[in-house]
Amino acid sequence: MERLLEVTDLSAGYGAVTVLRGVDIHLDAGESIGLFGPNGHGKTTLLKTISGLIRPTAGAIRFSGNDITKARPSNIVNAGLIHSPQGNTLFGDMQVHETLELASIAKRAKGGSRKNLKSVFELFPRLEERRTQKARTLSGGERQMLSIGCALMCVPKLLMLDEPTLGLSPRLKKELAAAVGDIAKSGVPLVVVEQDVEFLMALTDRLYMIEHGEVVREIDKANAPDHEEVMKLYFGEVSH
Ligand SMILES: Nc1ncnc2c1ncn2[C@@H]1O[C@H](COP(=O)(O)OP(=O)(O)OP(=O)(O)O)[C@@H](O)[C@H]1O
Repeated sequence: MERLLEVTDLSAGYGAVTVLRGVDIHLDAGESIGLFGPNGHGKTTLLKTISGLIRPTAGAIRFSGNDITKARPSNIVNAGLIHSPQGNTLFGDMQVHETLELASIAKRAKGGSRKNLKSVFELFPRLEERRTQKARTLSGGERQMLSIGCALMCVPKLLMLDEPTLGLSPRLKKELAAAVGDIAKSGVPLVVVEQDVEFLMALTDRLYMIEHGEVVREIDKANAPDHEEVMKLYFGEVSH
């Protein structure tokens, strides 16, 4: 099976602070993976390092057969590895359709913007209804949809989503999860960071638990933990 993403012995951090220590993860063609673990233990740092925003201090990253360890973020985007970051990274004064069109300036997206816009609006009808609304006036969930929409405008070969449902109400979380599920079903492999293991297990094929910047556990559907085990993973022994 072709290996789409291979991260080997990766270390990275911020200045003198090491966050990731010897991380090994991989994703085969046709599968999606999830990353979970406590807050502040390196999941976002891992996505940023894969997408070239942080230079690793050791290790290697291969995407679609090419070494991208030292590649520029723009070249990584053009290779089809697209990162939808955590939090609000949109331009507040830009309208929904302008924001999506701007995302099409990536070299690989040029030419297909009308078709891509149509599929983003099919996936997120709420965005089409608000096409001329400014990003800053959108709700948290709508902003999240717009952010994912921007990533889709770049026609990902692999899409990395950092906590797409962070801060959303249960109803919106369900709506967004269904849309992300549709993205996966359409054949786009995903790397999803989320705290919610059950949510991740429903959406992806395999999970890695990241703790203190290291992969401490790999989980697949066959050994998926139940709710109590998940609590133990996060908090140690659970007393009743
Ligand atoms: N720009 C930065 N400069 C210095 N330290 C940083 C920077 N960004 C993150 N860190 C630190 O790196 C560590 C890992 O953060 P990271 O955001 O990767 O964790 P995370 O697992 O994604 O957490 P969360 O689930 O809260 O998003 C934390 O201790 C954080 O404070």
